[in-house]
Amino acid sequence: MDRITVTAAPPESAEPLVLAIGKFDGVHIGHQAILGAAKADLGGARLAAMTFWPHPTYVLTGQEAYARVLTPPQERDRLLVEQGVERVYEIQFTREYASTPAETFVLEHLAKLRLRRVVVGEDFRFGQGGKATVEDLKRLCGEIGVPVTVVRAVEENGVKVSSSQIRRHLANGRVEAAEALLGRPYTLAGTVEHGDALGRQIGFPTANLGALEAYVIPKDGVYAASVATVGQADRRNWFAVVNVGTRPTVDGTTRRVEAHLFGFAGDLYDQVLRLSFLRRVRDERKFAGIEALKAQIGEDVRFVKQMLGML
Ligand SMILES: Cc1cc2nc3c(=O)[nH]c(=O)nc-3n(C[C@H](O)[C@H](O)[C@H](O)COP(=O)(O)O)c2cc1C
Ligand SMILES: Nc1ncnc2c1ncn2[C@@H]1O[C@H](COP(=O)(O)OP(=O)(O)O)[C@@H](O)[C@H]1O
Repeated sequence: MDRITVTAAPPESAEPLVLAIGKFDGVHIGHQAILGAAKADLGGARLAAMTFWPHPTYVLTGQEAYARVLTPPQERDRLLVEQGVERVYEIQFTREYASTPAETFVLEHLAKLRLRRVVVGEDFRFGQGGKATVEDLKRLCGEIGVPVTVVRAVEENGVKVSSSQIRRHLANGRVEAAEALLGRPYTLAGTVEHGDALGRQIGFPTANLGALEAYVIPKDGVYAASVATVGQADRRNWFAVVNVGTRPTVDGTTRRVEAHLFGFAGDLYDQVLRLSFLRRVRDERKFAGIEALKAQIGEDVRFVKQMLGML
């Protein structure tokens, strides 16, 4: 896959392209519908996606929640490739870029690409102040002879599938609902870090995932999950029970995502793991002491193993 970082106008492209444009955070079933429509109409052209980074809402509003995303660029690109994308234009989104007039975006930037077609979702907005709509896009693309396909929003139970809806589900611990909208379980990729080495003392060693700063983290609590190694020839995977939270029982202060892998013994430090949330089990609680916590974790393990057909 070609990855082209763009500050304003993209470099001229030699090959004909069908271009899907959007934020693609999550590469959810709505995004998949847009990419599917683009793929269905390639006519020999290559499928490209144009996207924006950092998240435009973060750049424009400074809302901390948007400093984190569902799919950081590397994960987003991996998923885009799975959808058949062969080239990604990643626009470095700044306040200055946000003031690009709609006319400049289409007549000067998009015009440099050999576009056979542009494909967007119906709520696509662009240009200065995000004021230009798909109607403006059609009109301006018409001037450079590029047809536009507008894909209707995918709905789930009458609600438009959106990254913000998935964020709300995760904030409330509804990982099953998030999965339905993503078309796959919500997944974090992180590197195993050292903790306080208390886990193995109580009989449940837990791999602590670090380097998660770019990710939206689901609500604190205990989850059933699957965990896989990344970047090794022999990919291994396990079911696991996961705790997300600040560990009030042991007076933890920082939030951690930690996984106890079923049927694993060994060293995972510094390995990259991919952790997929399957089901929420319970809230995180402050127990009277380590013994009570240990008994509850034993219960959690039994519950999750039973759920996954391991007992
Ligand atoms: C399945 C599971 C459930 C947990 N639930 C809680 C909880 O409800 N409250 C809590 O304070 N800590 C909970 N923990 C976190 C433990 O306190 C933590 O694993 C322990 O402190 C070990 O930390 P370490 O990785 O730093 O050694 C849970 C851990 C696991 C694996
Ligand atoms: N079944 C297992 N699940 C998770 N980690 C395990 C398991 N068996 C061994 N480990 C190793 O033990 C470490 C976790 O042990 P723990 O005592 O909780 O230490 P720490 O506090 O450093 O996380 C993991 O990072 C991993 O290297």
